[in-house]
Amino acid sequence: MASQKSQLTVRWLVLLLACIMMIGNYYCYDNPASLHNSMQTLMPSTNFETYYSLLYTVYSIPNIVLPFFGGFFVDKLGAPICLIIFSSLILAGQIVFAFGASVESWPFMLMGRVIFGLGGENLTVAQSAVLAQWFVGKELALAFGINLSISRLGSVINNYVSPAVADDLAFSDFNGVSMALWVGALICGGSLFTAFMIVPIDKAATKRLKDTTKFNDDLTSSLLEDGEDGGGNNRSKASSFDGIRAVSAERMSTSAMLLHEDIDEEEIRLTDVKNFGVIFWLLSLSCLVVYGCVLPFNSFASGILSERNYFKAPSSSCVLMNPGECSSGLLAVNATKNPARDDGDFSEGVSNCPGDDFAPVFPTSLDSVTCNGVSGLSCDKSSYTFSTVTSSDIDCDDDFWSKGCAKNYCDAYSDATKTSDSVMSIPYFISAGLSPLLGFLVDRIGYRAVVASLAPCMLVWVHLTLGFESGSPIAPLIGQGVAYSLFAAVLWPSVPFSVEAKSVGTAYGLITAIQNFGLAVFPLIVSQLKSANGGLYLPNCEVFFTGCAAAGVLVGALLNIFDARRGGKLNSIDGKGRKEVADRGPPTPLMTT
Ligand SMILES: NCCCC[C@H](NC(=O)[C@@H](N)CCCCN)C(=O)O
Repeated sequence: MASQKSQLTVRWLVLLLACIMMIGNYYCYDNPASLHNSMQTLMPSTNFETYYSLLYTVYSIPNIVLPFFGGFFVDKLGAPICLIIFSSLILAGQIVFAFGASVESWPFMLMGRVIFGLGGENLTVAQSAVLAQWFVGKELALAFGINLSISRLGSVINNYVSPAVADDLAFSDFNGVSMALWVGALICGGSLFTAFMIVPIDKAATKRLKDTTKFNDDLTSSLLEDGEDGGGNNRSKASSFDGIRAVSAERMSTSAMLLHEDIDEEEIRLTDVKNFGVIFWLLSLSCLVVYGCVLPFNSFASGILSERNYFKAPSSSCVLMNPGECSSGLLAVNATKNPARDDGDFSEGVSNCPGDDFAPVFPTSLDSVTCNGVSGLSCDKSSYTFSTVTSSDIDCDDDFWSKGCAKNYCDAYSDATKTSDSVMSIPYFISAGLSPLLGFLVDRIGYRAVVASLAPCMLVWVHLTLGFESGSPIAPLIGQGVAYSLFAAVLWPSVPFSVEAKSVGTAYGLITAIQNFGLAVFPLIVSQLKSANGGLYLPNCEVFFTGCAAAGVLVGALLNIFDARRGGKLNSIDGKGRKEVADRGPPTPLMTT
């Protein structure tokens, strides 16, 4: 039934609805990232960063297991009904999250993200299964490409809309952050609505195709009986089949080889997983390591780019003109000549500090400095004492630092963050633009396994460049976007070619669960590497991402070897490969008369 759906024109409407349905998911997934600063202002706490990371952790951890069962339910209950269940969970999760922000409660916000996570990854699984049913054959990669492109637009739109809503749309009882999250809930409501629209379309198509298949079955049986009644010789059988063609040539063309392929009625078990072949497991491994240097990199990209390009550490010869100025009680407020500004070789008027793109220096120690008597300053603490000030001591949300002792530092930090945030959007912009085109090409030229190994090669170059060179990050980020788009264009459409049709949902669930293992664990590894390197990302974290990409190259090579041994399905255009063509054998007399 699945491949018959791919003959119906209504598939394009299903694709459109499936794309709109995913916008809510991608838009809301990155709500915390785009609202990070506003949330910190709304709910300041010493544990803010921990709570903030938990918003992502609680999303990912259950998804190390859940999508596997979600995928199984997709196969068992049918993908369309699962779209409604998972879209409802997303909406419910976002409502609880927004409510939590309205009442400024971390427990509610975290609970909301758990519920959102229960729906989020499973919705991707169900939606992949729906697209696989409707587009398997010659257009699957194109359908996935269009889908990813529109989904990623959701992420990009969120980056611009949510902070703007949070800044401009606060009402008396609703703070700006909660307003932005309620807008997300509204978008999720729209997604649920589109899920409801897909169900009747899918049901009607399934019924129509079942009726067609039954009609052809009945016609075939009755003509066979007629042929036998009329003497049963081969000649009369042949003319009977000529008759079948005349009556239902078009319907036969879509269903002739599929008469016995009604997967909906086959028994589906979780244990089917053990029949998944080596190609599926290699795809999963590839997904784990290659996505591991794409999505987690994106979460840290802002920090990495700041450290590498826009907020570089100044040399040790760059010092303050008066490093103890804050300590001596001369806390300058909005001064043109702030105490935390380097004046270089003061006698000669030469600066030892490089200037643009470097972090300004700040006081090295503070001894009981207070804000007392300084007007226009609202400081968090009554007095500040540090024998050694490090960058992690500086809280730019506290007026003491941002308007006083580290004004230049905080201003430059804010500028660097804005620049990094816009530059780090490059890979997702590229993915939104390129994915449909790449999908179209993959459907026409195949070479899925080849591309799955070339994309990580490009990622090796990207992360080596980011880790060990100091030039502009634009070229490597364009490379990251192209490699990511190429990889996604071949990975997801390859899954249906690696398992039986009845287990496609389970397969998508399992690969997503494996991917989420990486998405939950890799960020923890990156934070550990950063802490172990004195709070610096570079080069160690980039060495880690390079290692992931190199593993992707290796797995890609194995994928090509095993794919070639199994008939070259992944690298073929239609995903059938040489073996299946050979398996079909010579045309039967029945089909040739
Ligand atoms: N039809 C499958 C497309 C998957 C696209 C892929 N998504 C994922 O990998 C998700 N499991 C995780 C995305 C997190 C945001 N919701 C992608 O490239 O985004």
